[in-house]
Amino acid sequence: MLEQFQALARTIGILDVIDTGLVAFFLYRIYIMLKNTRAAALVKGLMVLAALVIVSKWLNLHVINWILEKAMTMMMVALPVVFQPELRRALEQIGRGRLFRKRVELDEAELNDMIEAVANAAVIMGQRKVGALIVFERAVGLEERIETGIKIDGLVTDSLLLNIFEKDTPLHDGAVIIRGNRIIAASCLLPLTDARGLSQELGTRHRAAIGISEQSDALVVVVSEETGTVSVTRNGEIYRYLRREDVVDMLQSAFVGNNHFTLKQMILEKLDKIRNKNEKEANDVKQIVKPGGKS
Ligand SMILES: Nc1ncnc2c1ncn2[C@@H]1O[C@H](COP(=O)(O)OP(=O)(O)OP(=O)(O)O)[C@@H](O)[C@H]1O
Repeated sequence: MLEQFQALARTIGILDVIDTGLVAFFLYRIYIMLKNTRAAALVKGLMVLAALVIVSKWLNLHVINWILEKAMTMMMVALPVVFQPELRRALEQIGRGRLFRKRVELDEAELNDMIEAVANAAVIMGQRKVGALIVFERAVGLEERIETGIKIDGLVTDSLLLNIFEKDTPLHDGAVIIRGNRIIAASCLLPLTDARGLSQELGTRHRAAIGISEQSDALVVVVSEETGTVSVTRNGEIYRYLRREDVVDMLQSAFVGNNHFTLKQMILEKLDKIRNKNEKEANDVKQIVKPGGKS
């Protein structure tokens, strides 16, 4: 047995190790990209179908095997059409993501200043009913979106954000894009989501926030001009009726790297705590509203 292992080990060259390592890395990246997306359910479905094909072949169930094989082929053809947004996002991540882009690293103080500034500005704009769309670029580069706006490159401060989104000023329409702790551009145009079943209250500003969070890993803070409510979108989901501390928590959990802890879990836990303390307060912060209108 040991000899067999030794013989096997002798046949493994450095190129085999690199080859296997690269495949493992790409499979891992694909897993990370698909996690928490609609495509994850489909991949599971495909795996079940593949298992059924193998079992039916093994049992010599020719008709069932023929039908399942045809179904697999059909699904393979339908995949790129149905999952165009996810595939686009995956390709963007590969092409413009971590692999090739130097990330802006902020120290803790810079990060906290930036988060505080955005949360302050969002709350003030909410109170004044000033609409705002603030996009945080993360691993996926948003160069294409930045090009649709006006370049700024200024340190993120609450006053600068308030100034940009002030009604009837030249830059207030569209989105601000933040990279690191700098506002890179304002007046940027974002893709609108085509998700159905969104609340009637959510117009194009909120659709744009959901859209960019579907097509990239960006996190977006939105302030409604109509109601003054502050929301955050991430991974195609919208979290509404947020208070200042919720925005701070969400941004910290996204940027400080508590990635094992999803936003949804964080909000649910927060809601539970509040509910235990004060039932009435919990009703005021019913925070999670998914695009399907489920809460
Ligand atoms: N594709 C887009 N990209 C960036 N900003 C957009 C986009 N579409 C709309 N907006 C912004 O949203 C504003 C219009 O918001 P609208 O009232 O339609 O949406 P809403 O979701 O109902 O927001 P609010 O609650 O603030 O009224 C535009 O003036 C513009 O600033």
